[in-house]
Amino acid sequence: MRTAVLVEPTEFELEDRPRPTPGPDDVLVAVRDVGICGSDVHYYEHGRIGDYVVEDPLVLGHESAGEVVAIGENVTGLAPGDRVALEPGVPCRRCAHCKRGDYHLCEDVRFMATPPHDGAFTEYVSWPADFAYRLPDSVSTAEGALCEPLSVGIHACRRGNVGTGDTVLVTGAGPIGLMVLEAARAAGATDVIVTDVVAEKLDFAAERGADLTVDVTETDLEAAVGEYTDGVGADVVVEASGAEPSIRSTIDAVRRGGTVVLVGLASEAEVPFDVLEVIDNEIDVHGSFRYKNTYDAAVDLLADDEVDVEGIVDFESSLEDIDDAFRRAMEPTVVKGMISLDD
Ligand SMILES: NC(=O)c1ccc[n+]([C@@H]2O[C@H](COP(=O)([O-])OP(=O)(O)OC[C@H]3O[C@@H](n4cnc5c(N)ncnc54)[C@H](O)[C@@H]3O)[C@@H](O)[C@H]2O)c1
Ligand SMILES: C[C@@H](O)[C@H](N)C(=O)O
Repeated sequence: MRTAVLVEPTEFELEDRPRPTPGPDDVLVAVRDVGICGSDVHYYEHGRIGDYVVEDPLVLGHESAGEVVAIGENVTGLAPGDRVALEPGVPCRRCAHCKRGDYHLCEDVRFMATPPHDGAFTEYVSWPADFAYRLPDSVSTAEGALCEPLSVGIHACRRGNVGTGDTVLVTGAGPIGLMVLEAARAAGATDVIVTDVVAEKLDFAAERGADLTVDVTETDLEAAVGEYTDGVGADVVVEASGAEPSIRSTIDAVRRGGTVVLVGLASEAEVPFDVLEVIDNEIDVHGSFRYKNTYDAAVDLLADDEVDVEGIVDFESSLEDIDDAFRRAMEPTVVKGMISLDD
């Protein structure tokens, strides 16, 4: 089967690899669509993300969906011909975190495209059937693949307890920020403010329904949010840029008693944070790491047309042109590239 393998930073090779055989609890999936995530691009460019280092050739891609072509002997509920979205992180199911239900915090998780685990830029993936979610006819495999970043958005909104009538500030209008925008709306937020430093990204967020956009290179965020909320501040701030100034600004833009959810990964682990403001204003600060139990919700939201994910896709490409696709994905105004495989 054709497989795009990252052999060196900035160098893919298209290899012919043997098709996997599904285990008793697995489904074999013919991959149809795989999104290019910022983390894929980071591994492509730098060969590492923090402590995760690409030491051996690696298959990238963890936003994937396709068609079931074979099932293991224990699998019920899925059959060849079903189209599925694949949740990319499979936990150990036995550790303390898994047992208390926080399977996304499992330290032995096998997460696609995180070294040393291969991802989905390939023709076939064998995957545990309970991490494969059937797509109704109305949901495309491209949408199925984008259940992954949508899941990051849903989990962040759950962490922030976003509710009906809330004003949510989303900092960063990349794919994650835009998925937070979708998830916040679906959770009942009536006002969503989006920031960025790139005008095109803000225009796009406005087209996608942001009520207010703020270019933080030109406008003071605290003042803009204050004006919009009659001096109260946002109920929930979801930080989705990873930029240090943006992380620090969350505390100034949230209302007293509000919630800050940190999703964006700062390039430095330590970011100065005004803890006296956090205490004095009783601000809840939550980390948000990947997601748990979001795929069913993501598929339902798509089936009910409650969210739009395909609209963030700028271009589609093929496994053969993956180098070119990654170079395009690095352009600052591009939001999302997809690799599509023929059926
Ligand atoms: N916690 C998690 O589970 C999780 C999951 C996926 C991604 N992430 C992280 O979330 C962040 C966003 O992911 P993405 O794929 O959308 O990244 P991205 O780089 O495509 O988007 C980030 C956006 O932030 C904007 N930005 C830069 N500086 C800013 C500033 N000072 N204020 C406001 N916006 C600013 C950029 O212009 C860009 O549009 C990244 O840090 C990524 O690593 C975290
Ligand atoms: C969650 C996923 O989208 C992210 N890129 C990660 O590897 O953690």
